[in-house]
Amino acid sequence: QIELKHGSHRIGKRTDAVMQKWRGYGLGQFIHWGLYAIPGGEWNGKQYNGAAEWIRSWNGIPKSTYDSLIYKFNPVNFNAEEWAVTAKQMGARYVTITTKHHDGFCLWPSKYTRYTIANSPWKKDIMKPLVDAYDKQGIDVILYFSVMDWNHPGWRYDIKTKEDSIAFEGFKQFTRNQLLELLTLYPTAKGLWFDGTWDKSWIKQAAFADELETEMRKFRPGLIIGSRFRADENGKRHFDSNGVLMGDYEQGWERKIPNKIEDVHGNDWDCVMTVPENQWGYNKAWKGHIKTRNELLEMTAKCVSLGGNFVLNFGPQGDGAIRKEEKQLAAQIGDWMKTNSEAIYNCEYAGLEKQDWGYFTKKTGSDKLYMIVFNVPVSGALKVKLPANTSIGKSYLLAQPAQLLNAEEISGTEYFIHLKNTAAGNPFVVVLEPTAKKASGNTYDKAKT
Ligand SMILES: COc1ccc([C@H]2[C@H](O)[C@H](O)[C@H](C)N2C)cc1
Repeated sequence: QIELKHGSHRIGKRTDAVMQKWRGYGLGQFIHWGLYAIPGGEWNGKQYNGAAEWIRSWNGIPKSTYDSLIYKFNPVNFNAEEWAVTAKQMGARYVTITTKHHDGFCLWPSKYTRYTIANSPWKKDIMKPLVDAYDKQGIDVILYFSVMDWNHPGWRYDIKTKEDSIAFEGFKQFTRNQLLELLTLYPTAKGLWFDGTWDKSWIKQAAFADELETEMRKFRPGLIIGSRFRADENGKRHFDSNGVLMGDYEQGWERKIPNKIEDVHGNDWDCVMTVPENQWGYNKAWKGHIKTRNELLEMTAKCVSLGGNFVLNFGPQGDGAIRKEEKQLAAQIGDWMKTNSEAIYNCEYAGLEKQDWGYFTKKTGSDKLYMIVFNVPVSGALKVKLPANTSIGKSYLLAQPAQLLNAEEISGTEYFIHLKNTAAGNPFVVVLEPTAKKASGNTYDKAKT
């Protein structure tokens, strides 16, 4: 146990109601929107190979030319209501929205820089209509904030000289001012999703960042802050020098999903995922492998089965409209969620042995189990291993609760759930209502191995 002043300040999951609600969200939406959506990964007919929201870092565009995109930002097709309704139809329970990405362009009229929406042709606050529209749909809002800010003169990748440290002191105050400004302007926001905190300059600010996190939590009780905001005094990020999670949930699952429960170390976590391989901001070229509805549903089920949330990214176009491919996916996912969201919302890790047919989830606060089936075995029999002294009371398809399924006991705690028709073109959910096992002699002796 290493003595730490700026390590984690809590062991284990938060138990308050705000975090319990977060834990049960299951499915979320990420929105990446800003100046980068105007070029959309392309400049003068040449395609940028990186992620579209990183195009400013490409030597294919002079930095000042990128920065002057502010004078072109006029999203005439922006409609906050439409975005929020799209998310509602998808079944998202929360949304994480970029207030400021690495380029430093603020989607709110910040008092602390001129590089904001107020000095664009659009002029009006973008964040307020979005927060209000999502609140109206009952979708909780988390504010994405990039600490790294390529536009601010005080930003440094590392602190090497006296000049660096003077400049960075100003940058730290600017960052604090903007964060308190965001919490003041958008009081219904449930949390902050930090990014751009991997550079040495910020990692060296363990004390400052720790105090700022404490100040923000005091300013907004219940505020949810992930593991990516700050490093401890030894430069350890996400997990402090004693291996304890920093912040309220693990933010390391970016475009990747844990495979087994041990990988999440008993913490809350969410996985943020792009539809293409690695594009967060709008990219004109909808290229490479585009994840299908079934792939995204399986990712959602897998995350919830391991106690996390799945957050799917949307990159609206420069004109403010959501691209048709993303609208289609939202509708397709929502269509499935309409029938099956009971197996996703307010569910958690079931603690059962993983089977090949798919994923178990368990309703929080109940014994009800859900089998989210993606791979129907040729036998049509779905294996289930229950804990000792438990048997299957009732089993049925969530979509047809009146039709009970035959749960054949194979041995003490093993069952086969026999499906009637195995033609599954869609993932589906089997509900198991377990009961305490009647004390009956087990017909098979335990092998004496
Ligand atoms: C250095 O590699 C990075 C750094 C930051 C990112 C950013 C993306 O732009 C997006 O905002 C994602 C959530 N974030 C990690 C992606 C790759």
